[in-house]
Amino acid sequence: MSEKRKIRIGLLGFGIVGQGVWKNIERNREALEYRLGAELVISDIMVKDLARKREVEVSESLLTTDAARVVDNPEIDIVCELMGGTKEALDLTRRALERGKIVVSANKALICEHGEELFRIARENGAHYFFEASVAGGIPIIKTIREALVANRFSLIYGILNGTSNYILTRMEREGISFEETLVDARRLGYVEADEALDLDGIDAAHKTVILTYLAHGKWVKLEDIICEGIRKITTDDIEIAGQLGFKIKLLAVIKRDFEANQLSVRLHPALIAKKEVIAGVDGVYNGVSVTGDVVGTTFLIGRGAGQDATSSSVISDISDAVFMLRGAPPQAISKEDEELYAQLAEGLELSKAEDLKGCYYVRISVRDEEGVLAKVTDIMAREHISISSVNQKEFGDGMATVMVTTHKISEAAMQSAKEALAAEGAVVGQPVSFRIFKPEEG
Ligand SMILES: NC(=O)c1ccc[n+]([C@@H]2O[C@H](COP(=O)([O-])OP(=O)(O)OC[C@H]3O[C@@H](n4cnc5c(N)ncnc54)[C@H](O)[C@@H]3O)[C@@H](O)[C@H]2O)c1
Ligand SMILES: N[C@@H](CCO)C(=O)O
Ligand code: NA
Repeated sequence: MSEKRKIRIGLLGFGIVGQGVWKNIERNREALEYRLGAELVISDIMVKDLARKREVEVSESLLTTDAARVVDNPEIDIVCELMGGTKEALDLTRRALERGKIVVSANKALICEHGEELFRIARENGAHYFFEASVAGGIPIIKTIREALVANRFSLIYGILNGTSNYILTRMEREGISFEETLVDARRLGYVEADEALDLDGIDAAHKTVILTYLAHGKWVKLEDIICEGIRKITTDDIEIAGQLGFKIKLLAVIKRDFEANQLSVRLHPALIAKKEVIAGVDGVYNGVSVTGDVVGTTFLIGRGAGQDATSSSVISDISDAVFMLRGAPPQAISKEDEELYAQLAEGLELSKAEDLKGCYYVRISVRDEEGVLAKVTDIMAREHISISSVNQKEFGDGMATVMVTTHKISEAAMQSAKEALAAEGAVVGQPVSFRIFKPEEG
């Protein structure tokens, strides 16, 4: 690799998210550094306990219990505040911003309560504060509102912003198991805040709602001024009855702006939502946000709202924005040299051939409605080693029928040969038509 600018990063806190940031920068270091045109060095990490055993092991020399080594260190360009809480995190964020550093944070509680002050300190000191991981984990909702949808005024934003409560509600609904039982698993998976009331009483989602409200409407609302109700009162019976009535129960954030009346409604509470709505299908630890803008219409974003990897994906995205800022180059301005280096990553990467594709198919065959025709169709398929998943037949009363077959996973070549053989069969009229069945988990 050529000489790249070295960007030094300090971490405050090395828990679930902090270690995720380390792990995922290492995982994709090569691609990331080509994309950014810079070398990323996590040089100093503030922890509480130096001797603690961690999932990610790093050289002892990087660890410190002294915050000054991160926030006051003139060699550190980017400070990631991943310690949580609103006291020490506030002091350290202030201090880093006052020193003109770029601070990246996942701390929604801190931003909700002190965002106004922290943004001001950043402005006054030529510093920057990035916080994509603070709302909806891995979903780029902050970037979407601030950048991608900048042309819009937002009449309605609603969504599921707390992964833990959505995970709990989903398991209660699907398995009929209790709130307490699912909470145990949510803890094990690292979704739950150290202070569980944040997740269970809706406070965490309300923090995120306040942040989105500011980004969309430029107004900091106070937590105590909005409706904030959590999921503790929801029972499996409520979920079952709602289901019978055609609803799901979700913990929903709603930010509604009436531009004519100049009114803003901000709230966070459980809501029954018709099952046909997209948001009703956002289950498990996933979050979903619907953003309606007066120019673009409605855009829906769905993704993982909590967990180590999804959250660190957003932290690394902010680190990357910070790097572009430090380099004075927008992301689109990749140098010729970087472009060439990036292309090297694709060396040996082959485009797979269409005939090598494997998948499931739906086939429609027009046939003469005569004895044994179905057997002929299935025989031809068997000869091509096509395993059939379902067969349906529709008769038209004019001596014609349509046979509709779905298959298990087969090769594209087998499908082509079967279609040729079917077309040549006397009882088949015209050319059979096939469509591929797409299963996201199989690609
Ligand atoms: N885990 C998630 O899914 C997730 C998702 C989005 C945002 N967040 C936010 O990210 C932040 C970190 O969350 P986490 O899940 O990694 O929590 P965590 O408890 O696993 O990690 C925080 C770490 O910071 C350390 N820490 C706290 N105070 C410290 C101090 N004074 N000195 C040194 N170390 C200190 C703790 O010892 C701990 O190891 C929080 O603000 C959280 O709300 C978490
Ligand atoms: N506890 C939070 C973490 C992500 O902010 C949640 O469940 O959504
Ligand atoms: Na996000």
